[in-house]
Parts: sequence; structure tokens; C-alpha cells
Amino acid sequence: MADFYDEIFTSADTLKYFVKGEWKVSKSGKTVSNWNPSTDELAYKVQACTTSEVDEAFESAKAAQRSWARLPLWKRAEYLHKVDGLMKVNAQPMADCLVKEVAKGAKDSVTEVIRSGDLAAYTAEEGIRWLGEGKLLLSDSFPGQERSKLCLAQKVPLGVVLAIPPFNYPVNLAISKVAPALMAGNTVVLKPPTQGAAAAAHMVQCFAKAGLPSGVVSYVTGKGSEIGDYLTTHPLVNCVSFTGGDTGIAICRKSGMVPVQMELGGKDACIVCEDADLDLAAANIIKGGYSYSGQRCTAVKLVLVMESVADELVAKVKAGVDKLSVGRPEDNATITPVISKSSADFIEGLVKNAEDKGAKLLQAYKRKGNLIWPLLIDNVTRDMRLAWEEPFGPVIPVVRVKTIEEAVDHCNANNLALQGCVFTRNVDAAIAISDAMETGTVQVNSAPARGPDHFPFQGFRDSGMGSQGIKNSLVMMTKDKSTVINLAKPSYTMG
Ligand SMILES: NC(=O)c1ccc[n+]([C@@H]2O[C@H](COP(=O)([O-])OP(=O)(O)OC[C@H]3O[C@@H](n4cnc5c(N)ncnc54)[C@H](O)[C@@H]3O)[C@@H](O)[C@H]2O)c1
Repeated sequence: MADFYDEIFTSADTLKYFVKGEWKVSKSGKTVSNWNPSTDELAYKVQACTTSEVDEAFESAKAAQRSWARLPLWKRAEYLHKVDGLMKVNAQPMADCLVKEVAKGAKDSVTEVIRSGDLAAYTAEEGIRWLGEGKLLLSDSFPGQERSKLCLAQKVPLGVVLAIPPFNYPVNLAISKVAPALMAGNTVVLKPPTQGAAAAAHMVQCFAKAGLPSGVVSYVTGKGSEIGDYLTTHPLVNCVSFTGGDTGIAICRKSGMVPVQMELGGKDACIVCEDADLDLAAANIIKGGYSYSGQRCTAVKLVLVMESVADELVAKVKAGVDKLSVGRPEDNATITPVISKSSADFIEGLVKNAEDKGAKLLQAYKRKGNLIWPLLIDNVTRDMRLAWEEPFGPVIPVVRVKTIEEAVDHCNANNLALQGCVFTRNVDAAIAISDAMETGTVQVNSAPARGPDHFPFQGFRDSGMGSQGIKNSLVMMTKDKSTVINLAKPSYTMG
């Protein structure tokens, strides 16, 4: 019996693209390679789709959308439940791709796939409940009106959603767009990140094998820098859901009159107050800052600690950092090679800039290829790039502050404002600090985190636009539609 994933490959390492319910080879005759960040060897090749193949994906998505939207809600939910089941049964090959193409630890890779199946199932349930309820509005609540107009409001789909996820969660951040879009009655064109495209293709195969009608989901590949603009400005796009870096800001400027959902970079700050449980804070800084080598939008990327407790906190974090495992994703090391040479060079530049300006490196700087050993950098000051920029690597800067106001000012002065956290034993202080931090989410006594996936998730300023989280994505991927019944004469119930 053919393997579940056989048809997505043209050869052992080359993937096809997916359009009109079929896996195909591009007529361009070209592929785009992605590289194993651990070995610098070829990981996979994906099709370099042509603009007419992109057109075909959008046209088939548009053609399929009406009949998809006319399926009963419970049937759309049934498809998503099927996808959940298929992802779980066929999780391992998808997880293996994550290890190979984005250097994610083997266990965490399986967790990403399972969590993504769960997300599809939860979306089905949330969608059934929420989309299944409309509103009835009565005209006589507005001054001067009688009850002669009944407004029936419901949620209807936007049309074709373009989904663009980043490399660090190419399955989870793909399905967090695809599942709500489909549940709400939209069709989807998915453009995966090049690093992560193989795992995303495996996920798409689960949608294909669930029996989705032709055109409901397409998967097109190619260099973002080459087909990106063509995709995001395509006349058949009705919504862009993007997660990634500053590219998102440029997409917003170009995308015209379609709703955009943007989840962009973060400089997630951890404020540590004088009364904090320092063991708890240190444990969260280590786990929250260094897991997957800090390549998480919600990784702790800056510690702002009160001077009076800074020595003690720094010693505790340093002790933990010194024990972190460094090595191969296959061995579940916490610190694995970062995604690319250019990313490693960028991180190195931030470290050198801080060192040159007098910051104190608490471990020797060490790098081999894309592997950067974890670093805690103390006495970082506001004139250093590390105080403001997102390393997306295993490097955490510590800024010592004299007052909590200074810490909050630092957070609010940054254009990045995704998440943050505060450690204190005083609930009043926690609420006051959270209220003062102008950032999408503030965690109290825990590291920043995106999940659970049904919580609202949003960034302020340059960190994003719109809000994700399962319910919010359903909201975002629908629009209101009303039908007003005008009665010949007012009617009031029950006398
Ligand atoms: N806020 C969040 O929820 C969240 C979650 C994860 C990652 N991120 C952010 O993502 C960044 C890291 O991911 P990345 O390096 O993959 O980001 P990236 O911006 O380089 O790429 C994201 C996606 O955009 C595509 N792309 C590139 N150029 C394009 C163009 N011109 N038009 C359309 N698409 C284009 C890429 O191929 C990829 O699929 C970090 O800044 C991180 O903080 C944010």
C-alpha cells in the first residue's frame, strides 16, 4: 500500500505543489532548496511556482468557495475533525521534517503536530457554536422607532484567504490560519516559509486525504522575495493572514482594501520586581528565553530587573544557562542551530555591539556554523542594539533598572510590543504594571506564551494588527451580513 505521504514527493527530497486537489510539478522546471540548519546540507527542494500557477491556485480557490460556504457547518467541522485524526496518526514523518528543515527538537516537533491537530478540532467546535448563532435586533430600541423592522445579522465568509506562516512554527502557524478560514466558509491559498515547506506539505496532505473538495486548500511554493508581492497583491485575495517579521509591515502597505491579520516580531520583556519569587522568575527566563534557541515570537528577549535583586537573579539565571544542553535537534538539545547563517550572523552582530559598548557576557561567546551557545548578557544599556532589537536566538540581555516606571518606559519606548511578563508577589502591582505596559499580552508570574491556542493573541504597534486565537481568527475571517424584515405594521410579542 502506498505510503500516506508518497504522492507529495517527486523524489526523496523534492516536493510538489498542490492545486485543484492534485500534487503537481511546476512548469518552471525550477525548485527552491532549503537547507538543514544543523548540517548545512540540502534538506528539501520545493517547486518554484510560476505566476500562472499562482493564478490557477487563486482561481480554483475562488471557484470552490461558494459551494464550500454552502456546506452545512457540521460538515465543515467534520472535515476538520478528520484532519485532526489524520495528523495524529501520521504525525511522525511531519515531525521529522521539522527536525530536518528547522532544527526543532524531536520531541517538540511531535508536540507541534499534535497541538496543531488539536487546534483543528477545537476550531471545528468553536466554529459550530459561534457561527451557528446570529443576532436578531429590534428597531424599537432606537429613539422614535416602532417595532416594525427585524434585523437578522449573521457572519459570512470573506472569500479567499491567503495564509503565510513563518519558519519557526510552520505547521502550527499554518493551521491556525487555515482551520478558522475553512470553518468560516473561506477557501485558502497557503504559501509556506521555504524552511518549513516540507512539514507544511505534509500537513496539506492531511487536508487532501480528509477529502476536501478540489480548490478548497491550495499550497504554492517559491521564494517569498520573488512571488511574495504577486501573492499578497493578487486581485482574488480577500484576506491576508501573515505571521513573520518586518515583511508584514510592507505587506500591510501594499495590500489595499482587504482585511489583514498580522502577527509580527516581538521584544518580549520580563520585568522582575523586588518582591518577586526569584527562583520562579529565573526558571521562566531560562525556559521562556532559550527553548528552541530563542526562536519564538514569545521568547523572553529582554530582562528588566530591579537593581536591588539583580545580582541574585542574574546568578540564578546564569546557573541554569550553564546547564542547558547544546547540540542536535535529533537528541532533543535545548539549544540547536539557528535557522540560517544570516540569522546567526545577525545575532553575532548584536552580541558584538553590546560587548563593544561595555556589556558583560556571562559566558564566553561561542559559535560553530549556525550553532550559537546560549548567552546571558548583563549590564546592557539603552545605547546598545540588544536593548531594542529581537535577536531570535539564544541570547538574553539584562537591563538593570532603578524603578519599575523605568522598566515600563523601556517597554513602551520600543516599537515591538507583542508580549511581556512581570514577576511580583503583589497582585495590585501586577495589575498596575500590566495596565501600564502597552503591549498585546502581559503574563503574570510566567513567561510569555502564545498558547493555549484559544486565548486572544495580538501585538501592538509594529508587532501586529488584528488578533489571533481561535475565536478571534474566526471573527477576523468573517464579515457581518444583515437581512432586515420590514413589517407592514409594528408587532410586539406576548401583548
Ligand atoms: N507574532 C507572532 O505570532 C509570531 C509568531 C512566530 C514568529 N513571528 C516572527 O517571525 C519572525 C521569524 O520568522 P521568519 O524569519 O520566517 O519571518 P519572515 O518575515 O522572514 O517570513 C515569514 C513568511 O513571509 C514569507 N515572505 C518573505 N517575503 C515575502 C514577501 N515579499 N511577500 C510575502 N511573503 C513573504 C516567507 O517566505 C515566510 O513564509 C520573527 O520576527 C518572529 O518574531 C511572530
